[in-house]
Order: sequence, then C-alpha cells, then structure tokens
Amino acid sequence: MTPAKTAAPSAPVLDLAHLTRRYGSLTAVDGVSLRLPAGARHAVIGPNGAGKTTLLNLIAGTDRADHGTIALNGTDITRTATAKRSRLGIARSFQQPAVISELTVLDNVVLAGWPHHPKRRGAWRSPSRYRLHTESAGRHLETVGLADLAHRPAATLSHGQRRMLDLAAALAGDPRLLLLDEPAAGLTDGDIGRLLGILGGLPDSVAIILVEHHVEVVAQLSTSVTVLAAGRVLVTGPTREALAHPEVRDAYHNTGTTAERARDDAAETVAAEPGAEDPVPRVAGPSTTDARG
Ligand SMILES: Nc1ncnc2c1ncn2[C@@H]1O[C@H](COP(=O)(O)OP(=O)(O)OP(=O)(O)O)[C@@H](O)[C@H]1O
Repeated sequence: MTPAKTAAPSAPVLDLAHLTRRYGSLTAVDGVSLRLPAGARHAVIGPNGAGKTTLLNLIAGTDRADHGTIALNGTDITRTATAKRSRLGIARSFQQPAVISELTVLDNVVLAGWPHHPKRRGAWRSPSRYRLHTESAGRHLETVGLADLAHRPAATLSHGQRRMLDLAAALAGDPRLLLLDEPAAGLTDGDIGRLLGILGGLPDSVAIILVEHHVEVVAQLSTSVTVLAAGRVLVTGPTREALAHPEVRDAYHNTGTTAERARDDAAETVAAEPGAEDPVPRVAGPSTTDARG
C-alpha cells in the first residue's frame, strides 16, 4: 500500500513563488514571493493600486496568475478552482461586505458554512441537519458579537455589524488561512476596537493575511508585513521594522492622501514603541521572502 502523501509538518501554510498577474501592459502583481508559517499574522500594505487586492484574489483563486506558483500547506493549488481552495481552508472577507440583506444574520452564516459541513447534503430538506448548521453558525456569531441579532434580517445591520457578519461568514468554514481585505474600512473607533479583539482572539490554527490602510490595525494585529509598490515587494519583515523602513516612508510620501495618512500613522505607532528609534530595516529582494516575524 502506498502511504498517503502528507505535507511535512514544517510546510508553510502559504508559499507564493514569483507570482505575477498582468492586465494588458500593466503588471498588477510582479514576481511576488512570500512564505508564511502556520498561524501567521501577516499584513500587506502599500499605496492605492499597489496590487494588494489582486494578490488576495490570486490566493483565493478568483483571479489567475500568469506566472508563478501557490502552495497551501505544501500542496500546489496554483490551478485549483476557487471552491476547492475554499474547501481546503482558504476564506476571505471583502472590501464591501458580502452579505445577503434578505436573509437573517444566522442564515447568512449557515449559507456560508454549508459547503464546508461534512453533512452538507440535504441541509434544506432535513430539520435535524439544518439544526447542525445553525448550531455551528451560532458559535461563529458569538465569536463576532452578533449572537443577539441572529434572527434579524441582515438588511437592518449597521455597516460595522455587516463587517462583523462578513467575518463570521468567512469563519464559517473553519479556515486555515483567512484573507481580510480592508476589514477596518469605514469602521468607527469602537468597531475597530471590537474587530481587534475578535481577530486577536482567533486561534493560531488560523493564519491571517490582512490588507489594510489603517496602520494602527496593522501594527496591533500583524507580526510581519509585506509592503507592495507597483506590484512588487518593496519590503518584507517584522512589522515594526517594515513600517519604519525609509523606503516605505518614501513610497508612502510620494503617493496619495491615504498613503500619506498611513505613513504618518506608521511613524507615530513606531515612535510609540520601545526601542523604535533603532529600526533594523530589511529590504526584500526578488527571492522568496520568509515572513516569520
Ligand atoms: N480586472 C482588472 N483589469 C484591469 N486592471 C486591473 C484589474 N484589477 C486590478 N487592476 C489594476 O491593477 C492594479 C492593482 O489593483 P489592486 O486593486 O490590486 O490594487 P490595491 O493595492 O488593492 O489598491 P487599493 O488600495 O486602492 O484597493 C491597479 O492599477 C488596478 O487598476
């Protein structure tokens, strides 16, 4: 009997090699290599149009790379369909929360978790199976603080609550890798505090890649950062060092208002940390970058 092929225990949760995506003459993602260990808390930042969302799309499978490879837990998924990637453990939230307003809060999460459930067949025909789905969905709503609103139509939620529901839906498949696209966008300070608490409380079994302009969120949640500029990796390294890197500040300084704000936030955040006056910058070259923080 041939033993089943299993990934080595040390296999990174995600291994991107020379990932490239072109749209006509524009190279949106340009030779990005990145290796993330299990349980990583990794942020991707950069100016508008740097290729951050495109990178998430390539990892999730909603867009295809022209060149390069993607491995999840040691398995090549470069050509794997989006739905299968999702069943393999990749989940994502969107810049605009993907919430179905006509459904209840609970049923949004039930629906998101349904393709992942071992007893998914016939869920809508069997009350007992539907109950299994709702129990699991209820736990995710508790995680994001929406359990009390489970039976309300999603249409009645505030923007912040819709973001939390989108997060609960992403968690519904018990992902190994969670891709978050600007989860703090449009949130109040109170909502951002709640978001930080929720994401900070997720178990290490869930690795997170966070695309975020809000640098305080990046500084608090991530242990490592990749800075993209024009599709290329400008810097990858431990969060404090990456945010303090002079090229990062320059890159942000030369772009629009969001980037300038992020630069200023970064400077303040870094300055507030002990030893911040001694950053040890590390610039990533074109070779694979290990993002252990
Ligand atoms: N489907 C597409 N067709 C053509 N060009 C695209 C497509 N998707 C993205 N682009 C272009 O690729 C570049 C990278 O876009 P992307 O959305 O990944 O940047 P981003 O870093 O996420 O920006 P933002 O911070 O504004 O969300 C941009 O110039 C964008 O206009």
